[in-house]
Amino acid sequence: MILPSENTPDVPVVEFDDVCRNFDNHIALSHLSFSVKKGEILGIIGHSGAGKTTLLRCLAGLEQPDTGKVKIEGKDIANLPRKELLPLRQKIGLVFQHFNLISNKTVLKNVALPLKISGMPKAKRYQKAQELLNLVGLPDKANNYPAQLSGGQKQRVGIARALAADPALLLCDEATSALDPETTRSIIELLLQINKELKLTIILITHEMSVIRLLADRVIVLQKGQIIEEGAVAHIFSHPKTETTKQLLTEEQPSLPASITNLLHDEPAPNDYAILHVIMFGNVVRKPLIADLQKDFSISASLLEGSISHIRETPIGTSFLAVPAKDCDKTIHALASMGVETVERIGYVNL
Ligand SMILES: Nc1ncnc2c1ncn2[C@@H]1O[C@H](COP(=O)(O)OP(=O)(O)OP(=O)(O)O)[C@@H](O)[C@H]1O
Repeated sequence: MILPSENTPDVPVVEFDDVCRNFDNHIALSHLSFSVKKGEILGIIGHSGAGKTTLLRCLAGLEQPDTGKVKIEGKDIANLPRKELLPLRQKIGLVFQHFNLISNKTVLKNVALPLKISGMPKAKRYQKAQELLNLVGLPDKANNYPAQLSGGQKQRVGIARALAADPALLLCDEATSALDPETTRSIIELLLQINKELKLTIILITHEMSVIRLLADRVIVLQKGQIIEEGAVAHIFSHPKTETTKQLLTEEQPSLPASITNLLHDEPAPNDYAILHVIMFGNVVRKPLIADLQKDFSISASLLEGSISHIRETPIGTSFLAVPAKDCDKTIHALASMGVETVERIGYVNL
């Protein structure tokens, strides 16, 4: 049987307490503190060299912090006797970008391998491995070899293997980066299903912001081994504060064409238009806002740029509107009365 993880809900599954790790002159992690609750899905993002891999390696016990504590279910992994360290390591399932399956072993044996290492008898471990293959949607691939599977199927096997020892925590290191968008989507759905069914805590590192958007509850932005932004994905992605987060999100969010941004100025001239950056969440995204502005407030607004994305099931609309400068304040109030979350005037332009 596959068991949901069973730690006490009050103790964080993961806790970093003032962790530092240097390599020669490079700071990889600098006074890093955060915690992850049971059942939470945390995304970690940051530019290359920000410390993401070092963070994961410290968590997986593959790297020791120079100072500070890394706790799994309340236990500091650096100071445990070997006898207690092994069972604690088994509480962490690892999912890799390139699957890391053993090519000359069948799918069933790959999944059963962690159970073999932990000493489970053969019949029992094969039964459990088959249950895991059923869970990840590959009930009939037990006797295939990795080379006979597609990338998405290989990653499903990788996930089944990571779940074999009933982990409390799944660490996903760029788990979807080698997959096409459709397969990525199906792996995201599988991870969400596992998170729900097994109440499994998941930490994922990825450079794909779309994966964070669809999968994570919370996100941490790392820079030079420190947290520079942290919060609910919906909040951080719609109100990024730091340049780093804005850069990481650039490809995700619509922006004004340079032909307009180059003309923006701070004070309105006669016949200018105000440019408004409008962010909305939930059902308001589907309202005919431009038509309503005209009908109910006699404001003529033009859409310059816009897109709708989703954070989990919640739609988020981001757009840039141009309205006559004299109607700017009136438009901001009108949009607020329609339930629009954020309206920011970013300047004036003579269109
Ligand atoms: N084994 C090591 N020896 C020397 N320096 C290292 C080592 N591992 C990491 N570093 C340095 O520590 C810093 C953080 O590296 P890390 O690999 O954790 O970043 P990252 O965010 O995972 O980057 P990437 O996205 O490129 O994988 C970098 O400056 C890196 O050069």
